[in-house]
Amino acid sequence: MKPDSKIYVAGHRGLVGSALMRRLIAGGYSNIVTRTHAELDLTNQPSVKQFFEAERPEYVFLAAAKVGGIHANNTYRADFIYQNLMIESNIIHASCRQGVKKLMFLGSSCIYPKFSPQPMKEEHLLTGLLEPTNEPYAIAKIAGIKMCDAYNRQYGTNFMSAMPTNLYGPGDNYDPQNSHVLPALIYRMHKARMEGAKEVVVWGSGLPKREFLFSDDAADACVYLMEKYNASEIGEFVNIGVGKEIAIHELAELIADVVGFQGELVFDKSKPDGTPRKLLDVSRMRALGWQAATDFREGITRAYTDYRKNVFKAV
Ligand SMILES: NC(=O)C1=CN([C@@H]2O[C@H](COP(=O)(O)OP(=O)(O)OC[C@H]3O[C@@H](n4cnc5c(N)ncnc54)[C@H](OP(=O)(O)O)[C@@H]3O)[C@@H](O)[C@H]2O)C=CC1
Ligand SMILES: C[C@H]1O[C@H](OP(=O)(O)OP(=O)(O)OC[C@H]2O[C@@H](n3cnc4c(=O)[nH]c(N)nc43)[C@H](O)[C@@H]2O)[C@@H](O)[C@@H](O)C1=O
Repeated sequence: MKPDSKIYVAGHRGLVGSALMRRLIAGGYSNIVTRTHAELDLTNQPSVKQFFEAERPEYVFLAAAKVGGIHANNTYRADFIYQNLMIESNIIHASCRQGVKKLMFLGSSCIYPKFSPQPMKEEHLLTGLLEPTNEPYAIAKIAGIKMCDAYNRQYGTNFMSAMPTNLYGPGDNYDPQNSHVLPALIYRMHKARMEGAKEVVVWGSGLPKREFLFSDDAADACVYLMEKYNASEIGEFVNIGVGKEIAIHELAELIADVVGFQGELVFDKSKPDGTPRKLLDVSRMRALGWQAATDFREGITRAYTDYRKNVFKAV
């Protein structure tokens, strides 16, 4: 990518999209094209076609998607599969038709089987049954990987896929029901501290383990791949993570410490645990010369600072 290359960031106001914007601007890229959801509904094929014909972007970061935590994935199952299939189909197809030089598709670590060997290597894709709570979303993400691969093979495109682990950072979704665990616990513990509540509810048993990557590190990895590699050099897709996991009860204790909540944690076992472990093998990305930079506690502190500055005040 050259400093004046035309780059389209789909989903530029989201967690990853906003981090991509920060990273691209800091990297000297000055010709970035964006559209809000209200301006361009990416599930609408004619609108996406028209947008690509008018703007003719050279590089595309596909960070727009229907995203949410375990409850949202499990509840809005049709929305998750329909919207994600439509968004990725429309953008990937239009990118091929308009001769986009390179595209980066963002999937998720939930593409792997529920009981995949740990840490999960790229070759573990499609070797077992998926976690039921997010199966529709995972199927859409697997379809995205396979679309990029199919277009590369049939049409000679250069479409890459990256599978990030669970992400967090500034601009996250803090909805108490529909967000992921880390922002949900920041929201709940901050509220409890402000209200002097004695306990905070944590969903599930607290025993599942997850891996967390700061959104700016995820964006850095995506830009790194786009700048330095072609699809043929990275394999069908590449994992993006930190290679370390933490149990949800330990995560809750860490967030309580950062937020300053000193009450009790109560585990609500009526809520789903989801997949027991989801640790990525990040050796392929390390071999490509990249690794995450942000310390976990430091990342949570930055997310919490952003929450207090930009979200808590607004509600
Ligand atoms: N967050 C995480 O933990 C993880 C995320 N990922 C992946 O990373 C990518 C980015 O996720 P993240 O940044 O967290 O998600 P966000 O929900 O924060 O952002 C998604 C963006 O996509 C936009 N969008 C959604 N639907 C449409 C649509 N129909 N038309 C136009 N724009 C739309 C949203 O706009 P609006 O809000 O206005 O609808 C929003 O700006 C996704 O592909 C996700 O699957 C992968 C692993 C973990
Ligand atoms: C990144 C990935 O993330 C999603 O999968 P997930 O990892 O299961 O997502 P999660 O962050 O919502 O939960 C992680 C764990 O944490 C527990 N948990 C405790 N307390 C809260 C809580 O308050 N909220 C939530 N959401 N979870 C909680 C929860 O019970 C679970 O055991 C995919 O659907 C999909 O979106 C995807 O791609």
